[in-house]
Amino acid sequence: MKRINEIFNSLQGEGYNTGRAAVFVRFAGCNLRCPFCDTDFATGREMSDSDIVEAVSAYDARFVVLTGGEPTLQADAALTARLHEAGFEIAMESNGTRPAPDGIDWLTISPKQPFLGEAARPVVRRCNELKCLFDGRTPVTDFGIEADYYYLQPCDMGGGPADERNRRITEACIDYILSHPRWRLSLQTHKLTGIK
Ligand SMILES: C[S@@+](CC[C@H](N)C(=O)[O-])C[C@H]1O[C@@H](n2cnc3c(N)ncnc32)[C@H](O)[C@@H]1O
Ligand SMILES: Nc1nc2[nH]cc(C(=O)O)c2c(=O)[nH]1
Ligand code: SF4
Ligand SMILES: [Mg+2]
Repeated sequence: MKRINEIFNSLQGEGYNTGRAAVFVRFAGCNLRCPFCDTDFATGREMSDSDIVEAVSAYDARFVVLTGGEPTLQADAALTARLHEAGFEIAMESNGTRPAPDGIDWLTISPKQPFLGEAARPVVRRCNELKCLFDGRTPVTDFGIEADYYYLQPCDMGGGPADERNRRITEACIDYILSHPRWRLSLQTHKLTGIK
């Protein structure tokens, strides 16, 4: 059984797959406590792999995003096999502190070590996209992680995209990328459009 906070249908708001219809499976629980975390993942209900497959299959998209919380605490090869059998392409959003299970088709790693210290050091060495948060002052690093794409995402400090502090952080991301062109900008487009 897995503890699931929510399952919902939306567009992938961030990174390379931005704009793609996706079913999100948000696992309850996380091994980190980021002060800026924009997600409530505390509560959850017990679901079997069959329950999860049934719930995600109710939607039209055959692209599932395993997130949380920290999905690597619970997602396993048995679940990815069941999702593949049901015809899903599987993406995962992880903080990189634990290996991802077999069967992930698109792995996004968003390290938190710059903000939280040693306990959040990423162990994953390769992913599809590295999506680092930038608050305008904490140094940007790739931790030597190999990725197909390198994204910088403005750290949302609350108050919405028009909030003065958030606007300054987005401008700092743009300035950084102009002089470090390996990085690309990832905006949280679901917040801009007001979808989930
Ligand atoms: C809620 S996390 C869940 C997955 C995993 N625990 C992680 O941190 O990557 C999903 C994504 O949201 C990003 N995120 C969380 N809080 C954010 C914030 N305040 N501003 C921008 N991105 C944020 C994370 O970096 C991650 O890429
Ligand atoms: N639309 C939308 N896209 C997302 N991409 C990653 C998300 C996450 O919370 O992991 C997320 C989310 O919460 N909503
Ligand atoms: S690792 Fe991810 S889910 Fe956990 S507290 Fe940090 S941003 Fe939130
Ligand atoms: Mg989110």
